[in-house]
Amino acid sequence: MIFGESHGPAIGVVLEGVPAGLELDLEAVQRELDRRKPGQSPTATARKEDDRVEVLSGLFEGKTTGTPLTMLIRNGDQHSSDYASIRYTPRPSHGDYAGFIKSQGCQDYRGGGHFSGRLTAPLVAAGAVAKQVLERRGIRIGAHISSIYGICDASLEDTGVLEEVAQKAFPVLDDAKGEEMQQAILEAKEEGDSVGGAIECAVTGLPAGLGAPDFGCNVEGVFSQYLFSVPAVKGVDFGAGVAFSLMRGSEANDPFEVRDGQVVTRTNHAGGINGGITNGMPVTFEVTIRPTPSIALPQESVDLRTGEETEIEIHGRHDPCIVPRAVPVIEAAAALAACAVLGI
Ligand SMILES: Cc1cc2nc3c(=O)[nH]c(=O)nc-3n(C[C@H](O)[C@H](O)[C@H](O)COP(=O)(O)O)c2cc1C
Ligand SMILES: C=C(O[C@@H]1CC(C(=O)O)=C[C@@H](OP(=O)(O)O)[C@H]1O)C(=O)O
Repeated sequence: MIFGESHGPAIGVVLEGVPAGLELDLEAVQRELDRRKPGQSPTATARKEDDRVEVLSGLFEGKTTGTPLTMLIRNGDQHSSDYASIRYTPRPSHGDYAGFIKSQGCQDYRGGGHFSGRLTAPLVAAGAVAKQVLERRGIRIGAHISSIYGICDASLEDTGVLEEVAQKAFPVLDDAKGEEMQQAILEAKEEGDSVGGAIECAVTGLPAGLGAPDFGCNVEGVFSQYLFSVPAVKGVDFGAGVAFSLMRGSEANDPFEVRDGQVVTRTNHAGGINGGITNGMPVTFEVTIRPTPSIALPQESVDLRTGEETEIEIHGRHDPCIVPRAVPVIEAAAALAACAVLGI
């Protein structure tokens, strides 16, 4: 359960079901938060936050107790006056209007409130704990920016490189492509606009046989539920995903073979899932991330007090592209989904 608002005193998460006796590496949790934190690059929001994690419950003498683990992150750099002029004139495509209706006008509108991408900091903290649980079972998760505004990274041939990619300030496989992507972000920013893109992620080490074909246990369904909880994620596809529509069966099928005494598939177009059940190959998927809704260009809205159409100008310090900062967030959502699939 994630709590808090972008401009409130703090945000955080209460994580249930963490196994007792885990020697929690809080520095590793902090490293994950540092990968996501704002204010670190001209291609990101200028809001500066420390994003230091504080554990309030569920940890005793360095080990998890098995009771709810509460992690808190304080907010420190809110510019709430930036939002006063759009309190009743919702930003197109942010959560403002939907949140206004759901909360009957009582939502904290400052900085997007609970709908802000800032709430992905506690998600990353929770995912970092999940990653530690998974690592003990030999399960690893890595991701990279696969495209930004049509500029594509090299294709992922070997998931082993993703650990190294996680150390990069701009997490791509091909740094030259990364330069082009950053240029595209800065050009959009210069024009008061934003761009979107995609992130490819791989989960290795999940055993075959987890999940079920239907409803709540379908592995694609479980992963999707977590991934769509990340704001700005607008598409999730597994394995070859949308490219399946351009293939013949003979190209799309993954032939079986035996390697080191194990049944494996030569290709992994299915993304490690057949019939809603893991097949022992890496679970691979790509998420599509929309362009940031808050852009500096004037936009059309409606004054919810009068019902009149009006033009708005958005202030605030926004990410001109969400994709680079969302990479650790997608890994975190995948880690929580993997735990759910394993019944942890
Ligand atoms: C890491 C991260 C950072 C984000 N930064 C911004 C931002 O600076 N400005 C903005 O308008 N939206 C930003 N978003 C996206 C909005 O929070 C999101 O579009 C909004 O809540 C509506 O949700 P939806 O796009 O899923 O419909 C960010 C999302 C993430 C994951
Ligand atoms: C603070 C973060 O991102 C924020 C996400 C966000 C949004 O609308 O989603 C809007 C901006 O908020 P503000 O106008 O307060 O600067 C971003 O800075 C963060 O990711 O930690």
